[in-house]
Amino acid sequence: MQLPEGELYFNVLQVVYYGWELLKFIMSKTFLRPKASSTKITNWVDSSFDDFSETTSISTITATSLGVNNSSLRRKKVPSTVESSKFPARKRGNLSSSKQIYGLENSKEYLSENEPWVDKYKPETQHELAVHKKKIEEVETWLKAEVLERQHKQGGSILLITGPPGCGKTTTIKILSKEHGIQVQEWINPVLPQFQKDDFKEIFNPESSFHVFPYQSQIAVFKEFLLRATKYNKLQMLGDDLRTDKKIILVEDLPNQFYRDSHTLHEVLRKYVQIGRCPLIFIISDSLSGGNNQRLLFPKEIQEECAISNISFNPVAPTIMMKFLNRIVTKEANKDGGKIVVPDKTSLELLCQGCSGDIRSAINSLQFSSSTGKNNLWPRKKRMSSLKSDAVLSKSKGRQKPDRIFENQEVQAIGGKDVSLFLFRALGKILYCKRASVTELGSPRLPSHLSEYERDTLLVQPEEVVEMSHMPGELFNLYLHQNYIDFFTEVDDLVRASEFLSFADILSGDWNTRSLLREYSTSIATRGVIHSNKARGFAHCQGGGSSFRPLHKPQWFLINKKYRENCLAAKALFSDFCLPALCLQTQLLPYLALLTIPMRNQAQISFIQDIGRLPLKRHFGRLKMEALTDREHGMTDLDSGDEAQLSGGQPAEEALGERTQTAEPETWSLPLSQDSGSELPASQPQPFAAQRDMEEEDIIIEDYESDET
Ligand SMILES: Nc1ncnc2c1ncn2[C@@H]1O[C@H](COP(=O)(O)OP(=O)(O)OP(=O)(O)O)[C@@H](O)[C@H]1O
Repeated sequence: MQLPEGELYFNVLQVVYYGWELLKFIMSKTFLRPKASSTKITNWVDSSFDDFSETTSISTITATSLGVNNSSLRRKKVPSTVESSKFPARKRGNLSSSKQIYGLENSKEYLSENEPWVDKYKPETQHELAVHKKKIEEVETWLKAEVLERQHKQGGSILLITGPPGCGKTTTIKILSKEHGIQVQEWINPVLPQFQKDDFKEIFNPESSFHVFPYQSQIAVFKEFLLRATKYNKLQMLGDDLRTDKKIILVEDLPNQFYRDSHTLHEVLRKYVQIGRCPLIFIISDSLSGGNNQRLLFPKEIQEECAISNISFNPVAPTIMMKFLNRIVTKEANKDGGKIVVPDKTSLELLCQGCSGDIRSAINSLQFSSSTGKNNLWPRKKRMSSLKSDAVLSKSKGRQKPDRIFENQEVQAIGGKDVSLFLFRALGKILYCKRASVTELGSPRLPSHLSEYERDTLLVQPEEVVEMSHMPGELFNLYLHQNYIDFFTEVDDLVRASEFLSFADILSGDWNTRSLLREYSTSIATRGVIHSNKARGFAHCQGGGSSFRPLHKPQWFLINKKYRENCLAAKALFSDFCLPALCLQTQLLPYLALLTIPMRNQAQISFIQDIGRLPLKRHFGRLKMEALTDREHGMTDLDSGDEAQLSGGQPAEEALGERTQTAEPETWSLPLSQDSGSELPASQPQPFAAQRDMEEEDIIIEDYESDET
């Protein structure tokens, strides 16, 4: 059916008119009402969501009682409001006004009962911090030097605080700032900065014909924040003491874009160092997987260039954690009613171990597992009605039950984090390989003809250790290979260990089977090294010789880099022979070095002297070794492409083949070992030394004046 044109036009007008009326109505309901009383922000929600009346009052209390004057609470208090929304359904419903008041009081009680313990027992002074005293002192000294005693000079100092999550980095900064009367201006990534509530008005404004969504990139907003924060004082909020003009800028949440393009951050840092007027503190948490944000965002060069100080926090030590958890449990148990199920010492110890030094996670797990009723998740046998006294606990300390003797055997009931080990500790576990006596554990013994292989029972599972180090097995093997020698006393044991390592290397050497055999390769390397070391084979002989030995990073990366450079140089210099690089270096060049064949140019002569000869007379020193520190993650040399090799990429030879084809022979300089600034000072023949040896042996490699040159 077709409508006449006039009628259609009228209908359209009607729809537009009613639409506009409806819009005005909605806008009057939503935007105008809250203006009347800006303090009751929750009012407009109440009418629509009666069920949540109690919930909203709880959140209001949460906000006021905790003195929200800092945007960080937006993020960190989330659990309180989330928790409050779990209010039992039967307690909801339509309440009369008197009931609502009653509900409010109740909710206060409810809140105090259900307030997260991390907030309830949050430290107020530096003495209550579960952070090592020295670390607190370190931060305090920096604050004193850069904030309190700082003269008014142009240029902002920067501090980078790193450490695992939940170890108290932020809390330390905030408490110390409070104690020294320093204001903290904190950057929090804005939520939807491009679309504010008021923008609606503009969008629906009939007079404005052109609707533009205001947009600013997060980085632009961040830069603006830094500029303003460093220039102006912050607005006074309730409870803020603005008598002091000392302040710091705290950045914990970096805009995501910086992770994709760290150069932008570096530019910001460079500029801030010049124009900043107050110290800037970054807090970066280490990630479990070893993906190191610190290395990406604050590489060493930038730290040096911008004189960034770095303070690295450790995970909270289990003993300190235990002290705080005990304190919380005792307080809660002593409260009227004692509504919690008090865990025993073993469960607490397990919890301390399982939270990887994260006090926030430990306290949350403690609260969750100690709640009464169905939620209680302590292992049944471990529930106790009261805490053992310290005396009883310390008595039982000495005796270790056999079933607790294995590390990581028990699994925490809840809240257990993936345990991670820093490489330093992981290597230590393999190299020091703790054992318990077979008789103590009642383990079966080997028959007499195999007595040579008899060892006490290992207390570590090597495969688990490697897994917890969060690095590829081949890379772990490299670190093991670099460090195992110092832990051996018998040369025969050393030979056996090196055989195991070679075998492991073969297993992971073939790209075709590498992914399948990787785990076996790690197993063979770790267990091989452990088993070969007879001197550490028994529990009774471990104590004496286990003095500390420094660990080092593998030299393999550097040597492999040299090898590849030599391959490229060999191919470029001796391209006439049309031989692969390996063949050139292992067959042709040594052969040429023995002959007195005239060469075409000096580069060839030097290269042959350098690579083609391995005089036995010369004493080869060891490379300068780089120590492995206790907080480092295993790293591959990213520039050299070794990661590709380690993670199943092309074998070096093939990759090289491709690269040499595209490379311009003229552009290849001499291998690094022949440069004056050589990084391999003693491992390879030096030109001068080589020359001297040659003179001794009276071998002369002549310049060859060919017709072409
Ligand atoms: N004794 C204590 N020492 C430190 N923090 C404590 C203590 N007791 C409870 N807490 C709580 O533990 C939490 C520690 O978190 P904090 O934000 O300081 O850690 P963080 O190292 O900055 O980690 P992230 O980077 O993950 O935020 C805080 O909520 C704090 O209130």
